[in-house]
Amino acid sequence: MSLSLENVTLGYDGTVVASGLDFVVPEGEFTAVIGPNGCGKSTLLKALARVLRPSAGRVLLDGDDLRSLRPPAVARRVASLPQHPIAPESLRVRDLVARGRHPYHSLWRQWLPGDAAIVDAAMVATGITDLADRLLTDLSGGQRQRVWIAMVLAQQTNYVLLDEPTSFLDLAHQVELLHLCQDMRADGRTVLTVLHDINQAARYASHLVVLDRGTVVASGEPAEVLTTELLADVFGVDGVIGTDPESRTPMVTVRARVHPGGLVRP
Ligand SMILES: Nc1ncnc2c1ncn2[C@@H]1O[C@H](COP(=O)(O)OP(=O)(O)OP(=O)(O)O)[C@@H](O)[C@H]1O
Repeated sequence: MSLSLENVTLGYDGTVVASGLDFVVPEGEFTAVIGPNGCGKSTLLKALARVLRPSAGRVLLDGDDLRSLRPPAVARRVASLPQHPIAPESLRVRDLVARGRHPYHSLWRQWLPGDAAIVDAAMVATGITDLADRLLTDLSGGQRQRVWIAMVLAQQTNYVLLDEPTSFLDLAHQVELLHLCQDMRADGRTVLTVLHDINQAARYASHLVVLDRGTVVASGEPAEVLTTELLADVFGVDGVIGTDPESRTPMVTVRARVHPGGLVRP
């Protein structure tokens, strides 16, 4: 199994965000994509999810150009949750989670044996069983986010792409979501998420990819990737890298913002 970008140019209305980009999604890992605002993290995920068409180059899924595959064939292998998913009006929670099963249906077979159990399990895993009959529009931001994640789980794909999945979630649900990503990896799935919290990324993800101005500038295990130079060059901060006392993973403390003219206290 493989999902990759080959010499890809990505952008919007003639504005190039990334060009000549080669990238292979690290197979079997829980990868966190990190980088400053506007560096192209969401754009990268959109290309991998077949949402954004590259203006040059190819996105390859198991060797096939993503554009040559029908959307349900892609959706059986790649599930993605955008940064701002749009919920259809007057849809109930269980119905949205059940949409995760749509790629497996055809005109003749709309609901398969086993679908109900998969949908139930996804709702249990995300703690939304008691919300099943609620209207999506009546939920809080964090509750809604968990419903979308349940839909992605119900899709049962090898690749799971999540754009800032912890936004809107309180601390307990953030940790739960990050454990869920680790569990998906333990189940043999490949998870790629955009995360803004570097310490959460370093603690929970097995692999980090650092993006800067549309280019992958570092990739590897958190302890290899996170350096004081990287914090200064990519994130514009003067940081100290210590060790998380609990997980023994790298822990970043920011001392000041770095400006071209020198340090500025936060
Ligand atoms: N739909 C769009 N139309 C035009 N430009 C866009 C669109 N989406 C993103 N961009 C631009 O593309 C660049 C990369 O955006 P992208 O959303 O990929 O960044 P990001 O790294 O995910 O940022 P953030 O951390 O702020 O979410 C930015 O300059 C942004 O303004």
